Amino acid sequence: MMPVGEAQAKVLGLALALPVEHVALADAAGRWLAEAVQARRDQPPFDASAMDGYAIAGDAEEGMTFHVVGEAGAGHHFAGTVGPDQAVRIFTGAPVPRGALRVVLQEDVTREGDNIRLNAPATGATHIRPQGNDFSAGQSFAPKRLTANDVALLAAMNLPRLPCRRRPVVAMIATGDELVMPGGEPGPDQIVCSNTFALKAMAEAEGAKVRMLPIARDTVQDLRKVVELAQGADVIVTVGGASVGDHDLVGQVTADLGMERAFYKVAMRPGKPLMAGRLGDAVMLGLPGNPVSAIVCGHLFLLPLLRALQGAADPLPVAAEAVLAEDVAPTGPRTHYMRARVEAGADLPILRPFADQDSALLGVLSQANALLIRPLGDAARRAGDRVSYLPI
Ligand SMILES: Nc1nc2c(c(=O)[nH]1)N[C@H]1C(S)=C(S)[C@@H](COP(=O)(O)OP(=O)(O)OC[C@H]3O[C@@H](n4cnc5c(N)ncnc54)[C@H](O)[C@@H]3O)O[C@H]1N2
Ligand code: MOO
Repeated sequence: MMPVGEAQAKVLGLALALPVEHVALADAAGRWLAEAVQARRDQPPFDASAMDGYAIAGDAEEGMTFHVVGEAGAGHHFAGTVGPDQAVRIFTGAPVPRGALRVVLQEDVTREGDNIRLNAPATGATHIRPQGNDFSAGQSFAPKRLTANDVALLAAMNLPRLPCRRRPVVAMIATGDELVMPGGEPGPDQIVCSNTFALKAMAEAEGAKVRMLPIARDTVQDLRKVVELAQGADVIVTVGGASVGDHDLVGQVTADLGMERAFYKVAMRPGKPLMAGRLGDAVMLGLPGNPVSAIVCGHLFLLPLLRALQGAADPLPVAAEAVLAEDVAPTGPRTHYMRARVEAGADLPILRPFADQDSALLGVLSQANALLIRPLGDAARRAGDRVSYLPI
C-alpha cells in the first residue's frame, strides 16, 4: 500500500494546468487568476477628501474665519485655487482643489452666509487621501483564487476581464445495484445514493463544474457505458466498486478502457481501496464506496487535484494543531483520519474524536468539523497531547 503523501504527489503529477480563458469581472469570484495583472490607474486618481467639510490652504487656529468661494463634490472638481483666507465646500470623495492642504469637518465649523468660523484648531489629520494611496498604476496583482474582496480591488484597477483557468469539469459516477437516487423508490435491498452529492458540493465549492452521470449498475457493460458518457470531462470520479468483491468492477472496466493506473490502494483509513490514473485526456479517481471513505478521499485527493488543475501552487490541505480532549488508542498500519469535533481552546483548539469511527456513518461525519491525523503506527495518545488535524 502506498503512503498517503506519495499517492497525493502522484495524483498532482497527473494534473496539467487547464487552459486560460478571459472571464468577465462580474463572474470572476471563486475563479483562479492565471497570471499577474496590473492596475490601469492610481487609486484614488487624485488627492481626495475623506470627509464632508471645507478645504482650506493649511493649518489654522480655532476662531479663524474663511470665505467660501466654491464647491467640490464627488465627480465634480472645483476649477479655481484656494487662497489663504478662502475655503471650498467639499464632500467625501471629491478632488481636493488646487492650493488646499487640509479638510476641516463640517461639524467643526459654524457657517454664517458665505463664511465659516473654526470651532476647533485645524491641525493634525488632513482628512485627505493622497493620490495612489490605495494602489498605483502598474501595480501588480499576483495569481490566486479570487475572493469577493479581490474582485472589488480588480474592479477599481479598471480590469473588466481577467485571465483565469478554465473551470475543471468533473464527471461523477456512483456505482452499485443497491443505489437509487434521492427521492426514488428504494427496493427492499436498496439504499439511497449519498456520496456523490457530498463530492459534487465539495467540487463545486472548489470551482469545478460537475456532471452527475447515471448510476452505473454492477455489470461490465453498464459500467463501461456510463464511464464512456464521461467523455470530455477533465476528471472522472467513480464511487464504489473499488474493493475486492466479485461485483467490484471499476478497476477491470477502466483498465479495459485504457486507464494508465498510477496506484491502487493507499495506506489510509478510511479510503484504502483508492485508485488513480489517466484515462484518455482525463484524470480518473476511483473512490471507495463507504460514504466516509469516499468523502475523506475527496478532501485528500479530489480537492487538491481540482486546485492543481486551476493552477494552485500549494494545492494540498494544510494541517492545523490542536490538543486532544481524550485518550486515543494506538493506530495500525494505515494513516487514520479520525472524524472529530474541534472547538476553540485557551491556547490551542481542543479536539475530540468521535467514539464510533465506522466509515459508513454519515451521522457522525455530519457532526464532525475536523479529521484528526494519526500517523501509521502511532502510539496511544493522552488527553492534553498536541495533535494535527485537517479542518473539514
Ligand atoms: N474482503 C474485503 N472486503 C472489503 C475490503 C477489503 O480490503 N477486503 N475493504 C473494505 C473497505 S476499507 C472499503 S472502503 C470498502 C470499499 O469497497 P468498494 O469501493 O468496493 O465499495 P462498495 O462495495 O461498492 O460499497 C461499499 C459500501 O458503500 C455503499 N455505497 C457505495 N456507493 C454509495 C453511494 N454512492 N452512496 C451511498 N452509499 C454507497 C455501499 O452500499 C456499501 O455499503 O470495501 C470494504 N470491503
Ligand atoms: O478504508 Mo475503508 O475506506 O476503511 O472504509
